[in-house]
Amino acid sequence: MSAQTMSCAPVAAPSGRCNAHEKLVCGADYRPLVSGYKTEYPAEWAEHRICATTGHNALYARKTYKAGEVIMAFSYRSMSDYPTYLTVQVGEDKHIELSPAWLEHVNHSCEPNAMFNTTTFNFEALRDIAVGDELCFFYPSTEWAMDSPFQCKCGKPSCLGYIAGASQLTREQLASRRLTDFIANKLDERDAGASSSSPCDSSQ
Ligand SMILES: C[S@@+](CC[C@H](N)C(=O)[O-])C[C@H]1O[C@@H](n2cnc3c(N)ncnc32)[C@H](O)[C@@H]1O
Repeated sequence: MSAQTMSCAPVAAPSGRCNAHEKLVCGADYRPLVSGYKTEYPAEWAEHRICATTGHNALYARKTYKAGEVIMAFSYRSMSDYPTYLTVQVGEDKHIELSPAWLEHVNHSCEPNAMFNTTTFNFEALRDIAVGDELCFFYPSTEWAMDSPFQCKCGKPSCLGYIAGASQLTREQLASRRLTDFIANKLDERDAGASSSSPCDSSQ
């Protein structure tokens, strides 16, 4: 059976329902809904889906948004000086656990529709978002050096493949992507450092 033809069977979930509509046919997502999913509604605009077979999480929109609109303000439960696969970087050696915690379910995409603006602490729409769209952000937009790199499965035309943080990407790869002020500054520092370093001694 091809990934495209696997259907999402309803899952008995006390607090949820299964929307086995076309958009959710397995294979469309990088987190395949192999046999169905459970869903929860942590906010009036957000749907949290949990794959019944893999346990993978994702967050979907229940409202429409225009590009540039604030989806919600976020805060943090804790801050540490090291990253984990769940944290968002807000500064040098500053990594937060998001509040509300269910925002941790936002997956990465190389063509994201949202971002965590760590200057304003707003979760913002980068593009128009429709009801039922998965909410994704570009992890290197906030992360300089990721704790848990992964092979991206977003399947977008501009997919960068291995995602390990902005430090591992060229300015060209980051040029068309919205970055936090922190990451934009880090990039400037890195590239200024690279251009001011002394050229190789070619006399040997
Ligand atoms: C903060 S979690 C996001 C929610 C995650 N799907 C889960 O079930 O816990 C981040 C992890 O999700 C996975 N992930 C997120 N986006 C991905 C993508 N585009 N491709 C592959 N794995 C992804 C990676 O394992 C990553 O370390």
